[in-house]
Amino acid sequence: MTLREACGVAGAWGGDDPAVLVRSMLIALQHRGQEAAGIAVMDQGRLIKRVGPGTVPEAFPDERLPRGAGSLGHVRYATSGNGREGGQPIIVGDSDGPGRPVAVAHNGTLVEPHASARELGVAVPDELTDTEVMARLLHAAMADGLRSLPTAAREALPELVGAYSMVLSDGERLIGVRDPQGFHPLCLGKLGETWLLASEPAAVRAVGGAPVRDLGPGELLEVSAHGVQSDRLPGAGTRTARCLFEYVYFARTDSEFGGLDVYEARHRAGRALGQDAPPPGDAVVVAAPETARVAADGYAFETGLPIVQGLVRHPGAGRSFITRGQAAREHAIRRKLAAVHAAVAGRNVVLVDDSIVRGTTMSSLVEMLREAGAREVHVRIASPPYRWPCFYGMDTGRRAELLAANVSLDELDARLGCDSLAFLTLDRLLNAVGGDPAEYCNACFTGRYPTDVPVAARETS
Ligand SMILES: O=P(O)(O)OC[C@H]1O[C@H](OP(=O)(O)OP(=O)(O)O)[C@H](O)[C@@H]1O
Ligand SMILES: NC(=O)CC[C@H](N)C(=O)O
Ligand code: SF4
Ligand SMILES: [Mg+2]
Repeated sequence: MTLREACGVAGAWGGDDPAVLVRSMLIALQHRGQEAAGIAVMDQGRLIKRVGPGTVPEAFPDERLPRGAGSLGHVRYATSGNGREGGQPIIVGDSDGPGRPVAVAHNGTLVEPHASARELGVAVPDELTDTEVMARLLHAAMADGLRSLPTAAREALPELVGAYSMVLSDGERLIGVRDPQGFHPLCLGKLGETWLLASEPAAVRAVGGAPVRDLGPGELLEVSAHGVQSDRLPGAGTRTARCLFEYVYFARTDSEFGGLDVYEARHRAGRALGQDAPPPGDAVVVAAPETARVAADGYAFETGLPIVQGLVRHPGAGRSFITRGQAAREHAIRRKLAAVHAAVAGRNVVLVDDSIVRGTTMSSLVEMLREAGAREVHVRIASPPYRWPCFYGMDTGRRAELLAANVSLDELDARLGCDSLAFLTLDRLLNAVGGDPAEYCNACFTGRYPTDVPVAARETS
């Protein structure tokens, strides 16, 4: 299977050709969404948009993008509406009409945004996505140009519940903003005279820029011809809930958030797994490509076992979790991964993955390793069982889809067809990541949601 990730956003202001930098940063963020890609360019108060289905090269094959003072963009993994057709940025308002337009590129998911909008008296049809609702709210709060976009954002955003790391524009400025709980990351960077915003610092480095700092929870940062200005939304940081799953799966291994390296977190998690759940005898370690490679290295380091390339990944294949539809995810795994007979035949294998969500990946991999002649297959997972839907940016909205929510731990190994199975505990994972454990969202592992969530979340189907 493939998990759907959390979307990637990027923005650039200043310099020769900010849209080209945004395009390159989006390619560096492609692991966060593969369903659609889009860019908006700010040109003398106007917003010009290009959006298309698929990956960045599919959406912008010819690289010819309009020039302007600034640009923002998005790679989408939909948590709402239609993935390929609902590309962002979303633009509301007309560049040539009265007032100002607003462009929104959003990472995260809002919890019941239609209800919030209706309470504010803004009409929003049911079929709008969460991002479209937010764009309409922002546009309404700008009151036909009577209020600036930063003022409108300070007024409208605190009325919404959920996760948003976003880049916004009204054609004359670039804004980066994170929800007050700081679920998903957003980073500020600089390249010469150009200010950069990106979901991950690895994307800033990918264009030759230098990360400056993370935006804080609830920070609203404005970049314009008048320079850079930082402000805070009401309620900023009163209860921080950074997504723990960013460290497990979403983020690139070469990113860091809040000074904590994703690589170190994954390596430490693998080492802890090696201490808590060593193999039952002689074995070789095999990583489930791609994200689990570092955790598998940590496991092998701790146990002293050799790590072998027992599974290889087709170079062009993307992430399978973020593929839409169960049958498509299963095919994606068979197309993407293959077992290496020469590395595993006749051996006991410890197969390390970062997570089990729907269980699609693990069932296929155990089967492939057995087909390739592995004697025993012992599965080790570098995070706790994923049992609760995420309402903040991951497309796991129903408990019925989540393997560990529906099958007891005792039955799971039989279901996956492996000889033994062990997960990392939450305490060990938090310790591996570092920082204050109280400042993370861990709802998908514990069911303890940091916001109100729909009652259906508590149900098993
Ligand atoms: O239990 P599941 O529902 O299958 O989800 C978990 C799997 O999905 C992800 O891999 P993915 O193929 O998306 O990306 P990767 O290549 O970065 O590991 C994750 O790394 C796990 O391997
Ligand atoms: N994965 C995300 O961050 C999704 C953003 C937004 N909720 C959408 O559906 O497009
Ligand atoms: S529920 Fe899980 S995936 Fe969703 S924001 Fe919280 S930690 Fe991240
Ligand atoms: Mg994987």
